Amino acid sequence: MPQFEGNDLYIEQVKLSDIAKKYKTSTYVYSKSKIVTNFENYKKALGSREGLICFACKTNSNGTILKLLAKLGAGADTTSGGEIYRCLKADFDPSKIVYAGVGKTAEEIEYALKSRIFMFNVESFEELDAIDKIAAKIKIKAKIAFRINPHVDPDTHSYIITGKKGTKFGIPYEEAVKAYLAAKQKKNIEILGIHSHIGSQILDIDSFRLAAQKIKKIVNIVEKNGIKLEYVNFGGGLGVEYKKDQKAPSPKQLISELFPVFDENKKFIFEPGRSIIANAGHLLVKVIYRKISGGKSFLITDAGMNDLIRPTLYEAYHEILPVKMTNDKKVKTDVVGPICESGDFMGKDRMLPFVEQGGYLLITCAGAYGFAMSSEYNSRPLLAEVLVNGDKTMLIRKRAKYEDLLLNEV
Ligand SMILES: Cc1ncc(COP(=O)(O)O)c(C=O)c1O
Ligand SMILES: N[C@@H](CCCC[NH3+])C(=O)O
Repeated sequence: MPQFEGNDLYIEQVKLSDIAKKYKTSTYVYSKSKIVTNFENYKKALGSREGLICFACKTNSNGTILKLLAKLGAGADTTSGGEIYRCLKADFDPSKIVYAGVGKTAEEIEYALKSRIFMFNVESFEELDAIDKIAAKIKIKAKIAFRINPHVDPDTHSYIITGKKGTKFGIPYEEAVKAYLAAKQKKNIEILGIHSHIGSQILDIDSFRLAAQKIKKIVNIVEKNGIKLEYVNFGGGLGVEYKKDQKAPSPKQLISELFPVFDENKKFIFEPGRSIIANAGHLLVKVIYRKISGGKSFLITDAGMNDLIRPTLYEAYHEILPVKMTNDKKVKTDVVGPICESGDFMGKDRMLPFVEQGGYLLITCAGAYGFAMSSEYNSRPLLAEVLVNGDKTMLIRKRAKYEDLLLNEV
């Protein structure tokens, strides 16, 4: 996490106010050492068990960050042809790429097969048929796991629950065995394992344990039918501490809870996203105006909901820190963006010093689903991204220009 030294807020050994001056704002800023530590924690938790840690690149697909993780030995969890493309460009070994998603198109399936990815996490009977047909056409056998929806209901925002009955994800628990028996009949399909991803920002281990127990029952029945499941993939979902009073389980706690459910010879795959990159990245913004309106104080910043949509979309909480601490009295303030929508806020009713105009704030823990979900809404060019490594900084994405807004128009 960023920390204060004296009155200045730092990431690693670099003052955030210096980053703001050098790269302008708003800018996403990442700590390299935090990314490495977060990933290494998963590797350590896996220990000597055979398996893969596949970074869910939907959380953050910056090429430099992907390359860093690929170099550390990560695999990739992808959800579109575009993500597979990015991962290949970032030097991920294709044999460590897994591919989930309810709506894989024929073009994407063919691209994935030709790229020789590790396996598809198949989400429906219809998708199984499509993959089998395309695999036959191009004469490349498709390796698969089924994504099973185990019907558990973790305590998280309803928009990001994926393993509950009635959501669009995976094959319902009750139909799992039927799916494996169907796949066994397909000539162009090789069954490798079983997958489940129950949702995101989950802080209770119990939901994962419950899902694992249900998956284990399916594994038993499927294997009794002569189908060997070499890999068990638990997806991602481990939450992070956005608020001081939240307590996130460590990868070690999560993984050591799941290991005993399965035989020792099972290979594991995990697909963490948020728990690797969220607290390694932050959004550095400038206060354009401070104003009092209708008896309320507002800090209006140069970042809007187009740059970080999580507060708008999920009423997500991100702690906001001043980049320079002052002795000014703290006041209850809304931190908002410049977009023409009332839902354009970064934080409401925050106790903050009433930072001067031109001063900077840090919206913390924004490395996951931050830049990745940004858009050009209100014709606002996409932001710059900077990686901090010790006392050095490196631009890893240029700030887009007005001309870029028109790039693909004809
Ligand atoms: C299939 C799959 N795997 C992994 C993830 C990563 O989840 P998280 O960022 O919560 O770790 C997601 C996103 O929720 C997903 O859909
Ligand atoms: N975008 C969500 C998480 C979605 C998880 C993807 N399956 C968030 O910011 O919290």
